[in-house]
Amino acid sequence: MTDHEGLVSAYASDAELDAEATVRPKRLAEFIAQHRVRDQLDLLLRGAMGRGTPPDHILLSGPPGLGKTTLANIVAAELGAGIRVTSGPAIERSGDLAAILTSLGEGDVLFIDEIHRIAKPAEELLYSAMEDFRVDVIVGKGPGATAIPLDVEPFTLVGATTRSGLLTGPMRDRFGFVAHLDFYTPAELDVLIQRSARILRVPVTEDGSAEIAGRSRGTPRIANRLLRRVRDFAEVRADGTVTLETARAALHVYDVDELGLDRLDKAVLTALVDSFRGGPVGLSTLAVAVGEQPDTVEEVCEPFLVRAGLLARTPRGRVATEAAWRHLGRTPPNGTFGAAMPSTPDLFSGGSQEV
Ligand SMILES: Nc1ncnc2c1ncn2[C@@H]1O[C@H](COP(=O)(O)OP(=O)(O)OP(=O)(O)O)[C@@H](O)[C@H]1O
Repeated sequence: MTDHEGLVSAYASDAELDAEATVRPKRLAEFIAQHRVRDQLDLLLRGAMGRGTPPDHILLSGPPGLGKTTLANIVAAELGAGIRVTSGPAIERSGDLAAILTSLGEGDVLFIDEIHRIAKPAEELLYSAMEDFRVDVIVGKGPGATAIPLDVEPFTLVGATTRSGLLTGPMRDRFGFVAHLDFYTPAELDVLIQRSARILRVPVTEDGSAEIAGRSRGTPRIANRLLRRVRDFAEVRADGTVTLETARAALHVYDVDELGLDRLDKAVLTALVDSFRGGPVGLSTLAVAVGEQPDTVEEVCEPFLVRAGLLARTPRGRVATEAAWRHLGRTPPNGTFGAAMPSTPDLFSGGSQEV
């Protein structure tokens, strides 16, 4: 996975996680939107609490920054349980995982982020822990190796993944509850921004909040980040209130346009349109043209550009759609790919795409 430091990246740096903690909802009732997932989780948790048993294991999938970590913490809070947090890449050896599992208290939640990246031997150990609350720890090597069975307290695994397609079948089958998080609509992000602004004590007007929401690429993490940047601008260059004008002026300074595209997104589209007449062009050629690594272009820029109806991936290469030409203020040539697409892309009608 590629990390990207940009203002509209859906990934967070470690430093940013601290800023996020302030506005992170603690209970299900505070979690905005995703009504279906919220309702289903509510039933699952209440049912289990009523029976006095831990709920089924929970798999949360969806692109980064939509609230998977937040929901994992909410599950523990609603259950009144402890939570242990780790991630697939952090569990290199099955012994690491055995140590975590055997230290869990009864009813605890174990949150494994990026669970699709867990090493194979650890994954197999997890199967028996999930199913029978038991792990076999192998001691020694070769013919003299022995398996020591260890009990694990009943627990609930919450797994999060941005790539549910990479999960193995046996792994997926062991989750009793699977939820997919979708991108948020601008109206939902508007509510979220107003909530964050209240917590951060930032005065924000309705149109100021709506302006930020429309540029946040359907992602709460980006919405909260843009709010923090616009707050800086409003405090330094205006009277501290986030208004339509301060939001527009601040996001102009930070190079985030009205669709939420940043400098790199626009460089990719501009190169496609101006240097390659709209394509098709291969990924590596396009990446060289904008001075970036191919995987940054592919994993950071393209998912949103595709979802926004501005770029298409075809077997012959990347192609700018008619909407892309228009967004850049250019007249599209006849026969442009996607000529039938709306000239104002509808970002939120197609559900989410995994990145
Ligand atoms: N539904 C929501 N209501 C309010 N705030 C939200 C919601 N979803 C996410 N957020 C906020 O957005 C930020 C990012 O959320 P979170 O860390 O849970 O995302 P994630 O899906 O786990 O991302 P990653 O895959 O990168 O770990 C947090 O500050 C969180 O508080």
